[in-house]
Amino acid sequence: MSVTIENLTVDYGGRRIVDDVTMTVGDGERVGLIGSSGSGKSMISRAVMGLLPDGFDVGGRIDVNGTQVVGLPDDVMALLRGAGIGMIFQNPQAALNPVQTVAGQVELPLKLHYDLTKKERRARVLEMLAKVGLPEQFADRPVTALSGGQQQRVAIATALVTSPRFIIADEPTTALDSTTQKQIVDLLVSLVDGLGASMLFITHDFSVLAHATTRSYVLDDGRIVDEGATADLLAAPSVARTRTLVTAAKTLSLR
Ligand SMILES: Nc1ncnc2c1ncn2[C@@H]1O[C@H](COP(=O)(O)OP(=O)(O)OP(=O)(O)O)[C@@H](O)[C@H]1O
Repeated sequence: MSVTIENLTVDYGGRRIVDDVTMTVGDGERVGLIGSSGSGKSMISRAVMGLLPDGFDVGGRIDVNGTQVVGLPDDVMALLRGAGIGMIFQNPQAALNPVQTVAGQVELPLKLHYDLTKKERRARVLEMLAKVGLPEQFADRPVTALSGGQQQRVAIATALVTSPRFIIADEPTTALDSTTQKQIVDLLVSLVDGLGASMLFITHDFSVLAHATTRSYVLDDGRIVDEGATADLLAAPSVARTRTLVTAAKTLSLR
């Protein structure tokens, strides 16, 4: 699925938070959006998903596989998300329902969007759990009994169980230690490629981006200030903001 964002603006309380952003994610492509805290990354992802709260004004165009989503009514947008977009967020605890079991959580999107029997759903859930590296004995445990990395695996399984064509991962590894970060990024990349889906991967950390994406956009104070192959941006950053982010990533990985 391809996503094209043209001249996107997001305004709140008279302040421009996203300023004339144009970017594309091609069919089957993994694209990064990197910027420091507060640069507007989450606002862009929320605009694409139609999840900006009341009071935020969105301008410009966002084309999701041929559908213009800016201004779509909430119920139509909810159907579009359910049918084709998977979302993974920074904090798995916030995305997971604490009273659910692992299988109950992963099953939710199937209950909402598919007409399957209980047995069929259970089979799909166990298959998906195996793909994220959680064997069957995890299925009936409460999600709260899992580690942060295991919870993010459950969140990934929940986002991908409907085989979405486009995945937005918003800082999916920020809350995890560096070894777990790499495992989760590698898992996400192999699952996204396995589905033939495209992904927008949002982060403030270039070292993560290099594993997750082939092409990236750099955001600073709501504007795109640089773009290119992720490896090139990392190896020879020519724009000041990109250099700052690259230096921060190298300092972190030396620790
Ligand atoms: N609910 C809100 N109401 C008003 N302003 C907001 C709200 N949420 C975010 N902002 C502002 O919008 C700007 C962009 O925020 P956003 O969350 O998109 O940044 P970000 O790049 O995702 O940062 P982070 O990496 O810390 O998540 C910030 O200046 C922030 O203060």
